[in-house]
Amino acid sequence: MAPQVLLIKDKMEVRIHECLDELSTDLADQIEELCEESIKDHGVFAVAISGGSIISLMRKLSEAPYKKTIDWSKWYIFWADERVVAKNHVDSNYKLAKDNLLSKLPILPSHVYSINDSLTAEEAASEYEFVIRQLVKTRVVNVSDISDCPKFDLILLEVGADGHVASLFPNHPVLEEKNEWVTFIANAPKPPPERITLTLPVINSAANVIMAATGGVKAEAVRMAIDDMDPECSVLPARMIQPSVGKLVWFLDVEAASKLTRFS
Ligand SMILES: O=C1O[C@H](COP(=O)(O)O)[C@@H](O)[C@H](O)[C@H]1O
Repeated sequence: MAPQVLLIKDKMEVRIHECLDELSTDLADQIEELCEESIKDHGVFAVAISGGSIISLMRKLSEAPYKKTIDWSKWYIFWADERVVAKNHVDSNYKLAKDNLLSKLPILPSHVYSINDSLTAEEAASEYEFVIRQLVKTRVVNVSDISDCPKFDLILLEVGADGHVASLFPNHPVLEEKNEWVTFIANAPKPPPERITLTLPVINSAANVIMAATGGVKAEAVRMAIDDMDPECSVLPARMIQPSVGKLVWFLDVEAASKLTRFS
């Protein structure tokens, strides 16, 4: 069944699905389309992924027809955030993506830029920013047209029930970070406490951002991010994701969309 599609302003689209399997197919179609556009435009597809259930929503990419039709050799993988744990730890976003998605895709291992797990949070954040800066210099990662930020071709985010995205948590000073591309926090309200994250200016400089949320537990965060005019909602991290030039598409199931007034 076709999704219900809401268009909010020119740069934001909300796609609501009754069935998770159809949501996953729609998400894979959208990613394939963005990948083709990026490769046609500048020869590569630089994607930052997150942890959480978005990895399982991306599962169709490892199935037919996508596994054969997508040009995986042009993909470069980054993380929007990582938890400061070993790469084989159950809380590692790298492990989640590797076990459930990347190990099933023919992406070149040298194109996978995971965050160093043998350093302190501060060191790993600064090393990751250095790596991204080198890739901006060689144009593997584009540069924003309006700032000096990197312009990832796509950043995929999963919204938490509290409205956090990546490791940008509500009311956390990390939301104020304007200069760094990558930063670290030591006191995340959701365990594990130490995390590394792309900052808001970098996420909002992406050419495309996809935000996903499924399940009734996320309905209130989704309402506050998309619908609510209450000024307090303007500081919700999920609502602060507003690409300056790029496009934002939400993928929701009916439960997560259930509190949106525009959704009947
Ligand atoms: O801690 C994190 O949470 C979010 C959302 O995850 P979920 O468990 O509520 O689905 C995730 O996107 C983020 O990358 C992660 O580190």
